[in-house]
Amino acid sequence: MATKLLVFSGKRKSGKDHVTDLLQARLGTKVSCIVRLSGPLKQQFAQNHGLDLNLLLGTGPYKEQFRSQMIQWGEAQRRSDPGFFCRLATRDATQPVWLVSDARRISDLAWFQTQYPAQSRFIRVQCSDQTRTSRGWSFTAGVDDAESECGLDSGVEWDWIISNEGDPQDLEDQLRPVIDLALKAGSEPGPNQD
Ligand SMILES: Nc1ncnc2c1ncn2[C@@H]1O[C@H](COP(=O)(O)OP(=O)(O)OP(=O)(O)O)[C@@H](O)[C@H]1O
Ligand SMILES: C[C@@](O)(CCOP(=O)(O)O)CC(=O)O
Repeated sequence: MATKLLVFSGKRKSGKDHVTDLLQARLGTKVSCIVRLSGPLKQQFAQNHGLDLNLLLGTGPYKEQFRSQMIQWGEAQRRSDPGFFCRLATRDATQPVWLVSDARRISDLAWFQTQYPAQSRFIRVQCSDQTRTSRGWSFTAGVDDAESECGLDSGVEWDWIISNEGDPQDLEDQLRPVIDLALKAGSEPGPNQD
């Protein structure tokens, strides 16, 4: 049972993986684990289509060829069960702090809010389109204007909004309160109601 859930969201190439990797490096793997909602989705999709799961999970261009198909397949699953991937992705998480790297939809946030109301905090990672472009992003119709990328653009009260333009010290400073909260949660004996 988690004592704290840090649920991250952000557009493609905003740096969600970078930020959650950095947090895990600070917190350590005993205290924290990274939960990717897209993990079980990619695993099943790779199996169904004979694809390279490691490349689908990585940060390179491979996964982009299949993104649109994966979105459609995932949305079909979510239509019959909105919590499907949240449940699967968190199934084996045993550390006290969960770093959920990729919430994309209101239904994702609602699931964590319902299951772990006291423990969940919601964090938006953002940067300019120019910075995203420098990291390999280019606009793709049907992806960048669809729910997968825009579902959390408005109507969410974020606990923190992190601006990730690439300055390491600036990022570190912004993450300080998040790290402090997670370290405090990680040193607590059990679930709390903070
Ligand atoms: N603050 C940063 N400093 C240096 N490199 C960064 C920073 N943030 C992100 N990057 C790099 O930019 C690229 C995209 O970042 P990342 O994979 O974390 O984004 P993402 O939001 O998870 O994207 P996607 O949704 O496409 O998986 C990666 O190569 C990552 O290492
Ligand atoms: C198919 C999908 O899970 C891909 C996510 O890939 P990534 O987090 O950008 O590496 C996006 C979605 O579920 O809408």
